[in-house]
Amino acid sequence: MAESRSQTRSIHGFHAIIAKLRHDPEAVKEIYLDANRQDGRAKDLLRHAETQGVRVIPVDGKRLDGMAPGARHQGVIALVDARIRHITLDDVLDTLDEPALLLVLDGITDPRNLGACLRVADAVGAHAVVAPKDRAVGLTDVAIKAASGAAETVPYVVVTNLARSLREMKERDIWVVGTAGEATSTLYEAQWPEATAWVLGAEGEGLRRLTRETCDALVSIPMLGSVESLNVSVATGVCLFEARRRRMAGA
Ligand SMILES: C[S@@+](CC[C@H](N)C(=O)[O-])C[C@H]1O[C@@H](n2cnc3c(N)ncnc32)[C@H](O)[C@@H]1O
Repeated sequence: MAESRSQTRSIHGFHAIIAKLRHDPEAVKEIYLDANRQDGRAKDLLRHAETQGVRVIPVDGKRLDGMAPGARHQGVIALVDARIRHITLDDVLDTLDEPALLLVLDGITDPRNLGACLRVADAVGAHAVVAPKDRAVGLTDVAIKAASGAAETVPYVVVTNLARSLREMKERDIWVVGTAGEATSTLYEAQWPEATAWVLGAEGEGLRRLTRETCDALVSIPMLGSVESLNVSVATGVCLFEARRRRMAGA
């Protein structure tokens, strides 16, 4: 028992837990739900849990406070397998119900940047974050914390060869857009089809040469001040929200 507990961690809130039940149900061990919650969100959660055969234990709200001190748990906490499930690009692409919107991170090394990028990806409804296995930070505790729940909701795909994965995306009619401050085409002028993968470079190095060469297009975010570049998570937000805005506007 002690051993299995040591391999679990808790996640909080309806959005994160329902997303986990949808994308990675086998990881969810059990769910503790405030017995007073009988609203639509609680019913939605119960429905997903029942479908996946996960036990939901009704508890007093104060017990939840004790289980996750300081966390905004909204009346629900799940114990999940602490090990990260390996999700493949095909797992993600085979289950899409709209044109792909992917974030590709080419060698981010700061876990807080990775967490912030995941947070943006969640907010914009991106389908996955794709990153190389080597020379990049993994989904560490710091990254998971900085993601503020998004590490549970956005599939994180680790690949061994990023350029090959970009080519696979292109074979599946996904337009691969690299981002670089020196690109002559700006984000606001460039055109792209609906299915896109946005490639952001590492903090110091930017996009690697092979990554850059594999992209269908390179775009820059116009910089009006004196600093040379944006933080990678900020650039992620600007690009992904522009992609989402165009899609919503049908542009
Ligand atoms: C901190 S920047 C890297 C700066 C690096 N010295 C370079 O030459 O690219 C991290 C990443 O954010 C993105 N980025 C930052 N500012 C950008 C801009 N103005 N236009 C497009 N992408 C930008 C790029 O993907 C870049 O690789």
